Amino acid sequence: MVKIGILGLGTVGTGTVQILRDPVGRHHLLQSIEIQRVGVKSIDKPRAVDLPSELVTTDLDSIVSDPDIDIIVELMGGIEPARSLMLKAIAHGKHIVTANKAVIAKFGDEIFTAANQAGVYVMLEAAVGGGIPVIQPLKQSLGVNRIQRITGIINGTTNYILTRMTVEGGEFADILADAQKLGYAEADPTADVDGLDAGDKIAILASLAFGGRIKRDDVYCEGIRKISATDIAYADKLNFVIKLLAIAERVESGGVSVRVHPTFVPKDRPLATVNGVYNAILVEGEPLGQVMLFGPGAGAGATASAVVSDILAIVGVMQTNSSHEDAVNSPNTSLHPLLSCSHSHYSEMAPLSSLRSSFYVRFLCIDVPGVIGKLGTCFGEHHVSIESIVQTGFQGDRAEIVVVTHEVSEGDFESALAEIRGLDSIASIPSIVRVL
Ligand SMILES: NC(=O)C1=CN([C@@H]2O[C@H](COP(=O)(O)OP(=O)(O)OC[C@H]3O[C@@H](n4cnc5c(N)ncnc54)[C@H](OP(=O)(O)O)[C@@H]3O)[C@@H](O)[C@H]2O)C=CC1
Ligand SMILES: N[C@@H](CC=O)C(=O)O
Ligand code: NA
Repeated sequence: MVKIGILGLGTVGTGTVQILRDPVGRHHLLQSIEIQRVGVKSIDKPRAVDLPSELVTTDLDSIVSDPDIDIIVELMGGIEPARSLMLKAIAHGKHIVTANKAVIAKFGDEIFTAANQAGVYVMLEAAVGGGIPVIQPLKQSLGVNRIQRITGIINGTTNYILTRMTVEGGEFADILADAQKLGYAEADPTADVDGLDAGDKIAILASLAFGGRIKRDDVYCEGIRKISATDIAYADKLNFVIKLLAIAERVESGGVSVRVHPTFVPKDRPLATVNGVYNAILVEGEPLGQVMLFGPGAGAGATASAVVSDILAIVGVMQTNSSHEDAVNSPNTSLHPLLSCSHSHYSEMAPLSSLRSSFYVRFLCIDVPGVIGKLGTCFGEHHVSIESIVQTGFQGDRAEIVVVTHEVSEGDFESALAEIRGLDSIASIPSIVRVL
């Protein structure tokens, strides 16, 4: 039997235990896995799974150093103590399965370096796209393609919030509370709402796609806090929906760009139809063209499906290695190249100002003659070409003007806005959203 220690028995930990304890009709290797210990924070908390009390402990150090355990399944979240426990487990020669994108995006370098030295695997399918297979496909089935771009809806909580705001016009705070009840949100939901969770995930995908590590601080992250019912209504009128997109792409002028921001997505694009907690990842590469991976991006069962499939992959390799050892009477310590991570350098990052985008901008203006003309002049002087400019009505005593630009340089657009902000007739700029 392969013995596992699970750190965390919350949403994903519970889903994982449920699959492991109900193996019939699933892959036969599940029957070779035994839960040895489960670590939690509060021993007396009521649990949805009934585990023998001697299995559950608050002493997580004793789990990661338990000589009987082969695989540590880290489902507690957060940076510490998750990072230290993983490193300690690796030092004790244990493989790791984790759903923790935050710790991998920030400390992947340290964790993978330690794992490669120790000859153990760190598997993270659940960390991106929940139940959607995307990590292993990027390493294996898509691995021969030269990836140009990944565009994803990879945060279930914000997609759930934006979808419900679009469909039923509900209040942001109430819908977020529902996402928390459903187990989609992070322990601190600001990570979801401010685009940081999607930033962690796209950093991981970019490192797999482009073959170099990504410094998490270099990922531009903008969340959905400023998206209002007014913007959602304008998007609809203009034939768009608003999605929080995470984008990683090779830039013509050199380097890669990795970013997260709300985006107007034309309604006829497949990504526009991805609603609720569903995620989708569009991979564009040569020679394959486009592939879109779609499925549930968060939630107990979906995420646990990815966790347990990673456990299974390690069990499979362990069984192959042990039969190999029997055959040649020497241990096989080299890692399977399609399961391990061998990156060592960092990708060169392209600055945001070097990109080209279209923008939607909503201005609130003092209603005096000539405002539209002044806006047009400022944009024109900075080479920002306008696709449409309309005065749509009033918010109180402020005239509301909506501009959609053609594709322009981000740097030029920023310079134009800096000048526009200084105009007496501009009261505020409540929304600036990129357009796909
Ligand atoms: N929820 C989802 O849909 C998804 C989550 N993930 C990731 O999975 C991981 C787990 O998420 P989720 O299950 O939602 O989180 P929960 O908050 O539901 O569960 C966390 C678990 O970890 C335990 N824990 C937390 N801190 C400690 C600590 N210091 N010492 C001991 N135990 C601790 C908690 O113990 P106790 O129960 O006693 O409080 C709890 O059982 C995170 O990394 C998250 O980002 C990834 C994809 C989807
Ligand atoms: N909080 C995350 C959970 C899955 O990674 C999300 O909402 O997508
Ligand atoms: Na996944």
